[in-house]
Amino acid sequence: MNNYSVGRIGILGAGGYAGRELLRILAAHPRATIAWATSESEAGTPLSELVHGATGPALVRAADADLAACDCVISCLPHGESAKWMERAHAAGVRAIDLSADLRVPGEATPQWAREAVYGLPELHRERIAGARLIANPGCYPTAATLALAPLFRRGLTAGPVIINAASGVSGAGRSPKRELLFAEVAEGFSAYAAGNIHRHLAEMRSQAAALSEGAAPDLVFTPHLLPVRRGILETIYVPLHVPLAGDPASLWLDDYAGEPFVQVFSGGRLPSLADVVQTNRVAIGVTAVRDVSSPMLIVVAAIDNLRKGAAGQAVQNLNLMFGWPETEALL
Ligand SMILES: NC(=O)C1=CN([C@@H]2O[C@H](COP(=O)(O)OP(=O)(O)OC[C@H]3O[C@@H](n4cnc5c(N)ncnc54)[C@H](OP(=O)(O)O)[C@@H]3O)[C@@H](O)[C@H]2O)C=CC1
Ligand SMILES: CC(=O)N[C@@H](CCC(=O)OP(=O)(O)O)C(=O)O
Repeated sequence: MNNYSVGRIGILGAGGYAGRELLRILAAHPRATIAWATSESEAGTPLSELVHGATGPALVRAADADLAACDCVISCLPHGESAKWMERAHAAGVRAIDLSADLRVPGEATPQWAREAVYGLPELHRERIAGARLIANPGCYPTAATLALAPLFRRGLTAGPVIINAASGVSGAGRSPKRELLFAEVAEGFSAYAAGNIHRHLAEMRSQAAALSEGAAPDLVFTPHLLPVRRGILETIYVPLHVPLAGDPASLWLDDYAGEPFVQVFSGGRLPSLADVVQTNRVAIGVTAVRDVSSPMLIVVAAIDNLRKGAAGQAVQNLNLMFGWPETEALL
């Protein structure tokens, strides 16, 4: 039974960037109340001091959180730390949404309880999310890449390696102190990292590409970059095609995403910028054919806010679906 009129939400890791964004969104949610929220360094701080307008008990340490006192636990804990809490929530019979990467790509060693996790990309898996007890909220880079590429993968149109060049704002790296993220290190710079297909998001992108593709999924080459803005991800994706597409290639995306409340498709070759999506739960997608090359190629550009559609906004979209609430509640 999915129809709760009100849901009590517990937030693990509310002191981080994703957790604060979640508190901000839920403060405007008419059906969600905060049962408890955790922070190790801010325990005892009133919620309203962390996020203006947030209501609920003061922050507690994770060890003091009463999992059973809520209807849904949302974890904004780091990878590695999150899974054990998700297992506890599952054992307590409480629904859960995990923002970390821990449950997104099951492997041979994944225990049975974790295999129940549904990959929480609503535009692709809406029906399964609505019936789920456990959600693996997608990664920020994979959210943009998968939504950008799904219309091509579904139709088997790609003819070779798909090259995904992505840039993320600094909040994508979390709030914990890291020397390489100091202002003087990143300001006015722009650099690639984890190049050569070594980023952990590749496994997630590949698993969604394989699920969408007829036959073998194309190779992906993924290079993330650090962009010195606070938030936002922009991905420029190069896609070799078997045959050129007739007319405006954006028509595929317009057809596939017609009626989607959080997908904005640009036509006529217009491409999105971060300004189109920052502070929203939307993905904005533009597409253009590449001229003067010997074999057909498209460029697809996708933009999201890493903390909204890439994390907390998507988590609330999943929460709304799980509880039978309007999918757009608190997100428009
Ligand atoms: N930032 C982003 O754009 C995105 C993040 N994510 C994922 O969401 C999760 C949160 O990310 P983000 O908010 O950026 O991370 P932050 O580092 O900003 O926040 C992490 C939170 O977890 C708490 N925490 C850290 N270690 C422990 C521990 N051992 N026990 C209990 N609590 C702990 C921190 O406590 P304290 O309050 O004391 O610091 C903080 O509240 C991560 O798994 C991340 O990969 C997913 C998509 C996008
Ligand atoms: C700029 C930056 O450092 N970004 C992070 C993405 C963090 C993130 O969102 O992690 P998950 O989606 O896997 O939870 C990174 O590349 O590791």
